[in-house]
Amino acid sequence: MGAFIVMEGIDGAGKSTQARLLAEWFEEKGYEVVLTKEPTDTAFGKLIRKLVLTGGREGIIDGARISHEAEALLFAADRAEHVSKLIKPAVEAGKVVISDRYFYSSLAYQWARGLDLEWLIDLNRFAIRPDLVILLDLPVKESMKRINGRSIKTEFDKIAELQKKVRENYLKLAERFPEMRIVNALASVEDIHNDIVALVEHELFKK
Ligand SMILES: Nc1ncnc2c1ncn2[C@@H]1O[C@H](COP(=O)(O)OP(=O)(O)OP(=O)(O)O)[C@@H](O)[C@H]1O
Ligand SMILES: Cc1cn([C@H]2C[C@H](O)[C@@H](COP(=O)(O)O)O2)c(=O)[nH]c1=O
Repeated sequence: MGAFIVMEGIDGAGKSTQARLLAEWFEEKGYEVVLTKEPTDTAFGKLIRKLVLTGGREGIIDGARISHEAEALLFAADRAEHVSKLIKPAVEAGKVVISDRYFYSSLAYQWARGLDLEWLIDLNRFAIRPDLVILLDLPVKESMKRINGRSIKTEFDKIAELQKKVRENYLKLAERFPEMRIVNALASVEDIHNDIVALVEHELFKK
């Protein structure tokens, strides 16, 4: 059985933690798992980290920050490579692909940056739809506490106001995309994992 599962949520919602635990759960059941993320570690992902996700001079071209449209196009280019070279072949080979972020991140974040949602949806139309998207929903106050200890990664993703808009956007997207399921990310790591397993069993194994 090939399957494609995505973890989404604001910064610090617990996506990487839960993606790893879910990958281990599938592996214990004997599945071949591909654990991946966006932005990727490829040349496009590295370009995004350099041009978009750094608070320093790198994101500045000719004295001005790159435009939000250019940001959205870079994320989409990275995703196009991700889908065609890794996600699609792995699912077709019967593997379970778990991605930490996917095009829903572009919809939630780049929409919060003021871009048109329908344009963003069109731009990402090439991206195959996952079987299940787990939206880890967490109040921004808690997510800021969780990521507070990190070294300064970006100015881009550190602003609580932006994170609030992103959270609202995710909740609106969950009403539009039937593959999205909301999980309360305020619980303990173990309880959240159990909720996710219950969802996977219900949605993918129809238990
Ligand atoms: N349920 C939880 N309760 C308390 N702390 C948690 C919980 N889940 C994760 N954490 C901690 O919160 C921090 C952020 O978790 P994690 O890296 O998994 O989030 P993330 O959503 O992948 O973040 P980002 O989007 O910024 O990469 C980590 O220090 C992690 O150990
Ligand atoms: C895929 C994708 C990501 N982003 C933003 C969301 C986060 O602030 C960073 C990625 O940081 P992480 O710690 O690696 O999760 O990038 C975005 O704005 N648009 C996207 O499509």
